[in-house]
Amino acid sequence: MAETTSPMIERTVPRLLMCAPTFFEVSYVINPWMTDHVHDTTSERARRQWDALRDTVSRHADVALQPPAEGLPDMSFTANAGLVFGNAFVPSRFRYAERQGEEAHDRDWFARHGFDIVDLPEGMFFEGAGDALFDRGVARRLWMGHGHRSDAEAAPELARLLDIEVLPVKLSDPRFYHLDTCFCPLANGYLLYFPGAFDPPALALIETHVPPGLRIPVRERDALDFACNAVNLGRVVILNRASGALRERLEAAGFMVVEVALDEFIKSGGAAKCLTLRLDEIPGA
Ligand SMILES: NC(=O)NCCC[C@H](N)C(=O)O
Repeated sequence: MAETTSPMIERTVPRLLMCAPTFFEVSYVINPWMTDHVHDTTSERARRQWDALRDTVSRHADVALQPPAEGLPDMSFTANAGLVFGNAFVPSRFRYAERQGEEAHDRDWFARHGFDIVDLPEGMFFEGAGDALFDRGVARRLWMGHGHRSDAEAAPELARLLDIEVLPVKLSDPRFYHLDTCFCPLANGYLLYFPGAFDPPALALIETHVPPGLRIPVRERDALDFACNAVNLGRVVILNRASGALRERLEAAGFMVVEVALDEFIKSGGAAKCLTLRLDEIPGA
């Protein structure tokens, strides 16, 4: 993997964290996607799909790997470890006991890799980059989803801790329980999103802050295929599946769509974006 060694050369290759699905399975139900899939995943298929995602991401970014832990089947969804901003890492506080065991592993990985651990006050839930996404058009602007997993109270705390603007948006459809299942800021200020997942004030906030020409609303079929759960690296958009109409819309905006089938992970309620976490969120960029 190419590492920049000279301090004179600015690093431009994105860096993401992934965690192999060695212990991935659906063994409990904490979102509607999991309901019909308990013990219905195959580890070989999950591994093949995850490998394909890692290989695709690796063509456009450096991938760091977090060791998986037995008994924590959702740990592959690294987006939920916490929120990275510059050198700061705000660890998640998971709503459900089933995922709380991940917290110690995540703190440990980020501390060992030189991040400053910045804790939210106790007593509030927050599920990291699953519910907290930086705008790609306006610097230091974070969109934060709440209503299912993260508490709205985390928004002012993140603003204070990281000295950023935080725009809270309430999620209204339990199928889209994390912001990254229905909302994806893209390069140059574009926004891929499913309007049906938000309550009216949240939609109004989105429409006030993102000009119409930059909004790319998706239909329900694409949303259910996790098209908004996309990894955007430069002009490349990596996602599970996109309809012809969505592909055309993204291409017209200058993006190149790359599909990687991730249906084994959708049984657990996640796809491309949830399986990665950006480690290089640059303040001011
Ligand atoms: N949407 C995400 O950011 N992550 C997917 C998490 C899936 C996991 N089964 C969960 O319900 O927490």
